[in-house]
Amino acid sequence: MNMMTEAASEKALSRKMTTIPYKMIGQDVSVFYGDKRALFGVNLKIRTNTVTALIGPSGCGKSTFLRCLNRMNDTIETCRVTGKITLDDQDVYDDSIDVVELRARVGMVFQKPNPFPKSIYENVAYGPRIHGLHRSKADLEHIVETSLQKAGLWGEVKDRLHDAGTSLSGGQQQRLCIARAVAVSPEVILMDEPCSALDPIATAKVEDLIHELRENFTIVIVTHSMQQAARVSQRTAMFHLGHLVEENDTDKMFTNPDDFRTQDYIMGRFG
Ligand SMILES: Nc1ncnc2c1ncn2[C@@H]1O[C@H](COP(=O)(O)OP(=O)(O)OP(=O)(O)O)[C@@H](O)[C@H]1O
Repeated sequence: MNMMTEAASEKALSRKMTTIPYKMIGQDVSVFYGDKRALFGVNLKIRTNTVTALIGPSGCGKSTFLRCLNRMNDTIETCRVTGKITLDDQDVYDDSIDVVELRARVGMVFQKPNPFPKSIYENVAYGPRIHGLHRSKADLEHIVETSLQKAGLWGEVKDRLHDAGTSLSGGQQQRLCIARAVAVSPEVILMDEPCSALDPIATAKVEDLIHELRENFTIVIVTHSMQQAARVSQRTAMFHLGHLVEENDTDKMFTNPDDFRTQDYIMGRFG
């Protein structure tokens, strides 16, 4: 092994050894909307550079848990969160946390593509601009291009960057929203049913993208589709009536789950 290769491999090894296996940890997380309790003491560890799927019947609390991870629930007046959620070792509900910065570190892609009423370029440039991530116009152009590339959209839009984001197809708009999330270099990307408004071809593109994004990002995805959870995730967490029933390797969840409720749900016996 030559010196360079040895140095590079040592660096990679030391990076591996210092990588925290869990990017986010929820401990005893409960959520209340006014008097109504939506989550009951959830303990869930989100693994680094892994896709974790949250599944379970409608109303079981998947989106509520997802929104706790970047404090999106703060925007709901009646909502109260108890317990502890950490990002690396930082308590995301600590008073010292800047929520805008937190949401740049833990980005979000919503169910319905929601591009800003601005050009394709501006949709992606907006975040880096407000977070001051560029030093020059060329820097910003570079961020926009690489983000669109990571979102698998560059080839389709490079000649029309100044068209409105809303002029794209639904699937393209969702990949634009992914590019927008990626542009601020988040560590975690939360996806709340990101394909539910997309046709099968656009869905396949977004699923392929999720595979690629996992190399650089930790992803948590809420999905109603068992097939999608099985295709895109390595870990799956099953919720039922506000409780975390089971979290396991996705392969195991779909072949030999530990809990009968998971078995019933994936067999389509309820939900
Ligand atoms: N803003 C809110 N105000 C009051 N109750 C809410 C609010 N959002 C969610 N809930 C309630 O919290 C519970 C969990 O809802 P949540 O949306 O997290 O479930 P979900 O598993 O994501 O459902 P779905 O799969 O249907 O999207 C439900 O009973 C829901 O009615």
